[in-house]
Amino acid sequence: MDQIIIKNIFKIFGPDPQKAKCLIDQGLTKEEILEKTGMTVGVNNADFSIKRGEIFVVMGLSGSGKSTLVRMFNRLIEPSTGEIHINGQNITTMGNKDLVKFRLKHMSMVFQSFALMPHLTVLENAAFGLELAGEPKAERSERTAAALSQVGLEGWEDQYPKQLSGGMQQRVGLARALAADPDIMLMDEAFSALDPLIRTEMQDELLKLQENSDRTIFFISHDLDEALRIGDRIAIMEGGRVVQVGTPEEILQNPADDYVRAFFRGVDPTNVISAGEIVNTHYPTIIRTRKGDIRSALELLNARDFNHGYVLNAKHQFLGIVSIDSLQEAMEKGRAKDTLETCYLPGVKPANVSDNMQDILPQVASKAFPIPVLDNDNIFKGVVSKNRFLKTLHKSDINGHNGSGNGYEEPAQTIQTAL
Ligand SMILES: Nc1ncnc2c1ncn2[C@@H]1O[C@H](COP(=O)(O)OP(=O)(O)OP(=O)(O)O)[C@@H](O)[C@H]1O
Repeated sequence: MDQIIIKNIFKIFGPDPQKAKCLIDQGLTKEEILEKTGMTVGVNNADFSIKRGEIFVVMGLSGSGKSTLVRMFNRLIEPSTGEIHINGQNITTMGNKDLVKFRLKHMSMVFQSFALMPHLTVLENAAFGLELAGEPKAERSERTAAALSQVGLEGWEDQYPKQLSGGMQQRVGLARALAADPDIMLMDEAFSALDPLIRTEMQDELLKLQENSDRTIFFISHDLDEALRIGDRIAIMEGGRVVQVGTPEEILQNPADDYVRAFFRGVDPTNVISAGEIVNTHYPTIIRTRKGDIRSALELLNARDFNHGYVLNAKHQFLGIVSIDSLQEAMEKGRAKDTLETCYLPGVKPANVSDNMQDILPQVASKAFPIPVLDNDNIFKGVVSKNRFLKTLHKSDINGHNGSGNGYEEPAQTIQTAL
């Protein structure tokens, strides 16, 4: 469900936004408008939505409008025109009193600079937002202590900022935002000042916090690795415009223009494409175990002319892979009526839908059959093969876009046969 809806938002810095808007409509660039009028186009017609619970990353070169955009969400910067709806409320028309209340209840912001007060302890710094919100002392201490523990700072409550490393200070900033338990967190280059190792650690922390939460995070970053690592979706900004919004995979496989392409140049796609993204749901011979015996499985595979079958239980959970050879060997030993488990091929490690291809490629490349792909409940979602992966790299031809006659070497047919 969309939590933040941004409708035709413009921000022009200067005395006559309407005039600048007319020039935009006439096709003038940001630079031309600046030269002609002295006004700066901060954000140019941003129009997109953010779903509840997602980490939405905004990237773009310096000056492309990221900070201006995020500051319009809580109206630290007033939009020139357009609307922003958050939780179904139009915040662009909200009166000041309501806006302050809305911010305190729903939004927290984390900046690059830690903005900690040197004379306050870690606990007092982290509790600062709650104090502003007028929370009673006992409650704010409790909530702040819980937030500090969430970011790994338990035991540091009584220290002062100068006694903490940069990474720890940023954690205090994060705890301050978390303590307010906002449904939206706005993070402007929040990790940029941290050294690479700590930065990765903080990204992990954020992903972990997000696992059990439907908080929405709007995250501005300069760093592509960071965006790919944490972003459910990414928006790319250029000269005030949002030029593309999509999942990392979508953008990588189908960049909107050369600017976006240049951003992603040098990214290893195996790092970004997940097994779930390219899983082939149409290929495998699925063998149900309900009445499955070795003879009938062999007959099925022979009839379909497949060498391998994927054995599932009634809940569609994956149990093992059998091959014509493994079944035939069992038949020769006179076990035709036995159940299939003795025929499962050894050493098969199913992929999870979220595994990235880089990690599972060695296995995918080394097996004679496509690798099963499962969700977190072991439900069988389909298979990935090396061919499938290579085709995806060469052309954006993934599930949902493939249609029929897609040219996969694997036969595109579904056989769901209960034995
Ligand atoms: N208060 C202001 N007055 C005039 N122009 C401004 C103001 N704030 C921002 N701008 C201009 O708006 C444009 C967008 O700036 P913004 O800070 O949003 O970019 P950014 O993408 O966040 O950049 P960075 O990555 O360097 O923080 C820039 O051209 C900037 O010069």
